[in-house]
Amino acid sequence: MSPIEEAKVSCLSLLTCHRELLVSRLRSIQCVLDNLQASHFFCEEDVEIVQRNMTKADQVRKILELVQCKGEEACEYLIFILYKVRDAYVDLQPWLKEINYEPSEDITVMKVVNTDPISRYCEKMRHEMSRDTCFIMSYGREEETRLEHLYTDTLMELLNEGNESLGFVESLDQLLGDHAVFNPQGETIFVMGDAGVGKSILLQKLQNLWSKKELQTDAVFFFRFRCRMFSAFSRNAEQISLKELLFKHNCYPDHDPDNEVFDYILRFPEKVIFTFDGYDEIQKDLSPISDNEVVSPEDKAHPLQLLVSLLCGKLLKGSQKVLTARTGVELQSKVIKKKVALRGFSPQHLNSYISLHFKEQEHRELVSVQLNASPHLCGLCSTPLFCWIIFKSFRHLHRMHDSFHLPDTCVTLTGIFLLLSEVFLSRSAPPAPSLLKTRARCTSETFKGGLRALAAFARLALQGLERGSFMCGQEELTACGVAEDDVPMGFLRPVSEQDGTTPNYEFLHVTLQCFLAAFALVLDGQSAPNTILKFFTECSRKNEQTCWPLEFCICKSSKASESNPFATNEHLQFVNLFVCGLLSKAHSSLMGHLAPPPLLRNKRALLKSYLSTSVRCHLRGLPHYSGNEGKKVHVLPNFLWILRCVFETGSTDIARMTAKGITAGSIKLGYCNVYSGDCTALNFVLQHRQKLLGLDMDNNNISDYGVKQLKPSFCKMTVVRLCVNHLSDSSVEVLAEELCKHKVVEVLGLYNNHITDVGAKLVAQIIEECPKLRVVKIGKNKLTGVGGKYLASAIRKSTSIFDVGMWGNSIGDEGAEAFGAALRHHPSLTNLSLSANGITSEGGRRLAEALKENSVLRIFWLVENEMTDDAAPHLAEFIQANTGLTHFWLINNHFTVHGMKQLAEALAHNTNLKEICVKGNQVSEEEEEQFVAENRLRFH
Ligand SMILES: Nc1ncnc2c1ncn2[C@@H]1O[C@H](COP(=O)(O)OP(=O)(O)OP(=O)(O)O)[C@@H](O)[C@H]1O
Repeated sequence: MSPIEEAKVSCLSLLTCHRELLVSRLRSIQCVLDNLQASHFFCEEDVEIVQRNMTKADQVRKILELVQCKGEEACEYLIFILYKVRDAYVDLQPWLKEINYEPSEDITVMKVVNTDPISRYCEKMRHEMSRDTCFIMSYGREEETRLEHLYTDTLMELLNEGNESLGFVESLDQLLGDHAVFNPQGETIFVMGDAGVGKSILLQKLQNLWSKKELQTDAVFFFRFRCRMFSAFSRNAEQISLKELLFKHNCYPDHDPDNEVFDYILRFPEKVIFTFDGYDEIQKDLSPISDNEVVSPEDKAHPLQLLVSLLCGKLLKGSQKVLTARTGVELQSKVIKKKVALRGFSPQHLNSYISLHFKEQEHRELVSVQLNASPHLCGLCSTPLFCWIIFKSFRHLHRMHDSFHLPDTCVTLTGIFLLLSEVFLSRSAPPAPSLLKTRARCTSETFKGGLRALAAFARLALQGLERGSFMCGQEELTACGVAEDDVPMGFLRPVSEQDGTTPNYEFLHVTLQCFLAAFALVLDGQSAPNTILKFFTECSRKNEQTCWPLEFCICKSSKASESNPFATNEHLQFVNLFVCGLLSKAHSSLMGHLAPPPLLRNKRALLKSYLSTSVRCHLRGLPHYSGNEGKKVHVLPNFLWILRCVFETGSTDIARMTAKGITAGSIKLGYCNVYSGDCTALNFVLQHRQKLLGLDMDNNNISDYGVKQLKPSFCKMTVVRLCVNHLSDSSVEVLAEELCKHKVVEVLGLYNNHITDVGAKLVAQIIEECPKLRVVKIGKNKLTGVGGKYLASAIRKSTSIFDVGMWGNSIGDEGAEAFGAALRHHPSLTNLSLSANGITSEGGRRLAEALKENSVLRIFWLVENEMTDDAAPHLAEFIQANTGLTHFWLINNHFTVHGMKQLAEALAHNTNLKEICVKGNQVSEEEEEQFVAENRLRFH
């Protein structure tokens, strides 16, 4: 028999041999029947015969029987179908491998069409997702931009459980991967970020990539939900099943008589990705729900309960879930697998965005020049939403009026949203007289002309927020006076079908809704004037007992009370902020055209008096504590909202009062989510401060733009702590210029930024020129030996410095030697960390030899370097000679017992040095015990 004949025989016999396995594992009958029929192996009658069998197993048995009757070719073709349609026959793939199946040349020319319900459903999903995600929202449908033409990467920072940075996400594939997972038991990837920072767009991009098969994942299904939709559900309190949630409210499987798609999802949850956008928009207390989790996929439950069960992994455990929320909203740690904080555009991203946004070189240049002149504007533009509004308005107004400049350097958020409204309103304005190509820009005319529509949208926005809703139906539009013609202006956009059928519209962005709601409060001449304060009161109600009327509360989702419709009241904070802006002096002339001036004056006075009292109460109520850097007050994140409101009012009186109210010598704004745009507000207040002040802003997101904004305030800063803030050398340039000019700085914290040797040279200048500087923290930057030398040489000349932290740079032996030389006879430096700097035994030797002569150093860190026993004799000599030393850390180097012994011997001659910490070197447990018993070497 020829090998070909042998193969034919084996195909037929294979089906007989493995009949039992095939009957149990072949699930998708339809695809097999469709192909057998299309290839004329089966006729219609054969198909009917198969379908007459009631159970799936019997159907498979019949197929096998019939195929075997048809002969070898039919048998081979059947196996070929199983081989080609992998998705549908996942369970048979190991079998095909086991029998070493390779299709013959004859069979490969035959066509196999994938009609499997799972594959079809996947195709349908990809198709719908591609259609729904390929455009980025814009003013109106006709102006929509393709996602790939405008999407720009943003900074996506990976965080650990304690919100410390684990570096940045390099590609979207990495977002879903195992990189930086801190809790493998957790089920959800939690993406957080401020308003408009790009959370929804990030998900859109992820969905779009998946739809085009460009995302590195083997996920077969992708379900996307917006959390606001769950609130819409909650109004009619219907109970639904998981299947309904997925199929009715997302994507329906068209040809699936046997429920194969849902079965597949239940069997392979790891093949499913879910995205849930805007957890902050859930307007319900979730704690009772989370106590009552759904566990069976068959059970009907409230949709929110399904959501919680999915997030916790009680339903479809192992499926991949990405959840987004505004910063400040918290989720139970046990649910979170990894955390990502969106930080907006970096300067490089902003440049790319400019290039994508403006096709004309002339516009690009114009915008870049204007932006470069204003760090405040750059700071605002690091938030993609604000950047988009500014750029879009620029283009629109430039086109309409031939020339237009970016907003001036101190533009507020209110200014930005006024600009957007002007653009919307000008779209419905009558065209310019025919002889003129363009008409002169007259903002007040545009607003006056569009006042009716604006007021109607404003009413709609306010009513929505009062009702706790981000979506509205046609009846609501009509009731508020929004005419059909007003809708295309751009304030509203239709809600896509997948979000349910009842509500039809939502505001272009939720922050725009907040702005319009504020407009409604300011324009309202019917209600009592103090209605403008209603959301301030709403925000402070939770803290009534503390009597701080302006105690803005960030409610954690798990604690939100029924009375507050929102999981976080950040949306209401935005309304307050816009009320302040609309009633500010800067906009009084425009607003005077839209509402009676006496009414506005009255409201302005009320607001001012309210803010003044609140600021005073807030600042008085803050707890003070004493630390190394004097009397400090740790302000709460709410303080940031106060600053933002004060800046928005533009009132120097209130700013002065706020500055005066800070009675402590130092304020701590660490982990307060301060972004670069906020620095303008902070600077606005600090400008009015007379006394010196310490400012601790560690662990925020102020970036170089923020530092530039704070420039005028550095003259009075004694403590400048800007650790973990994404600063580069250009920030250090500003600091060097200001701090060296005023010479009052005592503490400079720059740990964990992106400073290179260029910046190190400037820090060295600060050390040399600021006679009060005691502490410098510049660890975890990008310094090499060159930077190390700059710093060492400056330290050598300073007589005030006593604490220097250099942990986690790469100064190596070159830097170590320079530090040795600088400290040989140093009069003041007592604490030094040169840990994790790639210092070898040679560097250790040079350091040790120089430091033998030093008598001031008390605490010395050389952790995580590359020193071996070769360094031990030199370190031993240093230990013996330097009797001032109290703590010496040599954790995670490469010393063995031999080196340890030398260190131990030296320690015996130095009674001041309590112990040397040598954990993580190359010593066995028994040897450790011996050392611990006899010496003061510490291993734990
Ligand atoms: N990566 C990006 N590239 C280009 N434009 C972006 C990007 N991210 C956001 N934008 C722009 O900013 C707008 C707002 O972004 P998005 O709606 O994603 O913000 P968000 O973080 O979800 O805000 P919120 O929390 O208020 O809902 C987008 O419509 C888009 O115009």
